[in-house]
Amino acid sequence: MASSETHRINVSSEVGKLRAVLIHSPDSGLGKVVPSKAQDWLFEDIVHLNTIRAGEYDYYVKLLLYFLDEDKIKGRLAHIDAPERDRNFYKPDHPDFYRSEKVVELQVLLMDILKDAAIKSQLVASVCAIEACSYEVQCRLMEYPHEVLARVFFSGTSDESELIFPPVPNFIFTRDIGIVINDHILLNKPMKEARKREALIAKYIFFHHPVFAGYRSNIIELTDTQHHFLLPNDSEAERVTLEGGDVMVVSKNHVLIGISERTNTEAAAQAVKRLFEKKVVEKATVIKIPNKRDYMHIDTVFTQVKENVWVMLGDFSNERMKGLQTDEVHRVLGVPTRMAHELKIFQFRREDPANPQLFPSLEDLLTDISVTDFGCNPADVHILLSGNNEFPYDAREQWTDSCNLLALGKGVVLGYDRNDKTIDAFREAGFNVVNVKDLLIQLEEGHLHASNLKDTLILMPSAELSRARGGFHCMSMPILRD
Ligand SMILES: NC(=[NH2+])NCCC[C@H](N)C(=O)O
Repeated sequence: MASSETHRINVSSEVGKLRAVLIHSPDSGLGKVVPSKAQDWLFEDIVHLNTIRAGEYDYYVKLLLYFLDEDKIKGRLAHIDAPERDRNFYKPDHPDFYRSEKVVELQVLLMDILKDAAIKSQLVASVCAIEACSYEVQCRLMEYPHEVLARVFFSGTSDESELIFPPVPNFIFTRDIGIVINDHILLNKPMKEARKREALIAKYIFFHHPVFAGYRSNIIELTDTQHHFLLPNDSEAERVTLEGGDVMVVSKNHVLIGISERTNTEAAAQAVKRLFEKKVVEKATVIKIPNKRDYMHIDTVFTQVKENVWVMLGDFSNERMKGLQTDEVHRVLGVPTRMAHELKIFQFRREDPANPQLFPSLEDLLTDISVTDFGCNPADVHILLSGNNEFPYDAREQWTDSCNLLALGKGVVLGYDRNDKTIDAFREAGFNVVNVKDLLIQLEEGHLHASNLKDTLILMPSAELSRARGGFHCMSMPILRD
């Protein structure tokens, strides 16, 4: 990568052709999660490192390269994956690493900035402060070469035998470290302790890596309020937390911000205020969803597939929110659904924030975005439902990220192969469904070109990845989209 050059940064859509994305391949820290810490580290299970890498994530890297930076991979698949190459193509600190300017590996950016002695010592001191390391450890870290230090910052270990501090296994979910909103970057303030080091490292990368040099004055950071500092007992109240899975830029002028388990009201309010002040967007819709582990961010309950197609959890549909699926007696009595109380949607406009428009259901909002922002005909809007809206597959498949898809372009999305009923919903809506392994063969043999794909759900292997509780929307931080 030409690391001395500023890249162009711009994201004003969830579905425009993806041109550059920030990712992080599973580092050895994922193989250090132990059962007793899994929940604290936000994993629901322990994962098998080799399988999550070679059997799953590597396919994601190959596919991204095929779509974003074809020259790095086309015609080389057999060579890259030959057993004697030992996956070197996928190892950020190996000379054979793919090093792309379009599929940007976070670990490479970290290694780059650590070459600067001043940044290295600031970052070492900061990490040691939040991890409460001894001064002796701090001095030892300063001795490590940049590539070893980068590895330690991710995995917590330099030699795989001793943990200096815990790993940060959720760093594969690059969505949650920051969000590009047009040509601005909104940094995260994570709710969970397990993700603090990620935010710190991300901050240093965005402020110091030459790739982002042209955008330093466009970085937005949220801060805790002074009320928070003055509250007794480390109160959670008024603490400001925001994670990227709760922010979606649906069009040039319109951002969605969730209030969820991870993002609180104060953070959403600050973010909207700052984005309006800086004139980054004209419209900001705040979506308050129930505070629940299953729904940690709004991108776990819906994502956009193309202008007029979305995938969503059925609990938020019109029918269910208004109790229309029930019998007549229930309907007449108006037996309220729990969700109807817990979901709140406010759409603010920059010129008149005091008078937001309210939406009664998520389905109404998504339909409105398709119609108002994209000019679609209301009759053509399709909201596909998790598990094809069949009990209990709706909840089961949402839990394994059926609603958390990454669009490589309009209508071409990546999702987990395990969500059978949701896949049926895509088929019924006229989408092609293709397995990534078959697709890569077709791309490699030249029977198909990435840019020719239309309305396709690409199925990705998921047995291990889904245990980390995130899908491909979470595993991507788009930095440039058409
Ligand atoms: N944008 C997202 N939905 N990210 C999912 C993050 C999953 C991660 N294990 C966590 O709980 O933090």
